[in-house]
Amino acid sequence: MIPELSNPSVFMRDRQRVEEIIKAMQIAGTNTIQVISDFDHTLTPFACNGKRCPSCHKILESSKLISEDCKVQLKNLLDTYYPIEIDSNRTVEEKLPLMVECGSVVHVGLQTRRWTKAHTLLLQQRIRKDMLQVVVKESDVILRENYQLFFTHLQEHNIPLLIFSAGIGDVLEEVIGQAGVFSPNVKVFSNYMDFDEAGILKAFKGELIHTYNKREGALLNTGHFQDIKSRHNILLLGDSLGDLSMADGVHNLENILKIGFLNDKVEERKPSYMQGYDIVLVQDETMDVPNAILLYLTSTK
Ligand SMILES: Nc1ccn([C@@H]2O[C@H](COP(=O)(O)O)[C@@H](O)[C@H]2O)c(=O)n1
Repeated sequence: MIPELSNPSVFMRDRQRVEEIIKAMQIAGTNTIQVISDFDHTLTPFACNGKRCPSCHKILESSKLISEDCKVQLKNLLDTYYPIEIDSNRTVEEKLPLMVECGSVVHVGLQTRRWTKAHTLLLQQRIRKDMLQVVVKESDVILRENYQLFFTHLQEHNIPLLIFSAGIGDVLEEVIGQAGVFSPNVKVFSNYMDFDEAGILKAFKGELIHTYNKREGALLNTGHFQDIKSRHNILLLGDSLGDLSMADGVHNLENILKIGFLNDKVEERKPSYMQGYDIVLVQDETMDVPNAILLYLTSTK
């Protein structure tokens, strides 16, 4: 049906079920489909140039806008919390209070550790809005191989793409803008920076989004929901177990196909990924499988 499903990087709990979902979505038609995707290490690869591809946070944190002392503190945070984020021996409930600690002063509380601490440190750095463009340009960030087909195909078929990210929205928008793929069908739901009149970072806006609280239901009162309320077939792309809930709350869901990139600690995490995702892509740095599925969904055969 789709030759790429036989690629060596592809693992499926139930191939027949996957094919049934894809067929049902193709029959329902392009105008019933929406795509919900995570960003860091999902639309970007895990590795680039032999190094870890930087996340939105990392782009900022390793830039010239951050003092050396602050970089050390941010690295300590990453070294403490990343192993917890990907630990397959802890439940999401166990991770929740710890993960939020990694972020912002406006989100303080037991729930706000990993994000809270990192955002608090960033707020002390007097980051200038007009420097974000330069920082992204000077970073190592790239999008996943063959990303162009993914974005242009969605645009050509007017399929909404919601990028749901626990990263930093301003940085993310700059990355996809510089790659030339921030088209009107793309909406970003993420943590956005708030700048003062002088263009200096003063806070992070709204409710904190972290790895384990992503739910499209959270968007019910946003403009985005109006655009997608008739789209009951979902292609979901993620790289963490937290991404599995990104479509929770979507009304009248008909079909959902969940594709997970398993990038790191493969052997210990594979069983839980196979359980949660319909398709698991192991150390696959390309968009080839999502692209092949998209081409099939928008075909009329
Ligand atoms: N201080 C932080 C907080 C988070 N991260 C990484 O960001 C990623 C979350 O963004 P998604 O687009 O994947 O939702 C996740 O990989 C965290 O590890 C960070 O680097 N620093």
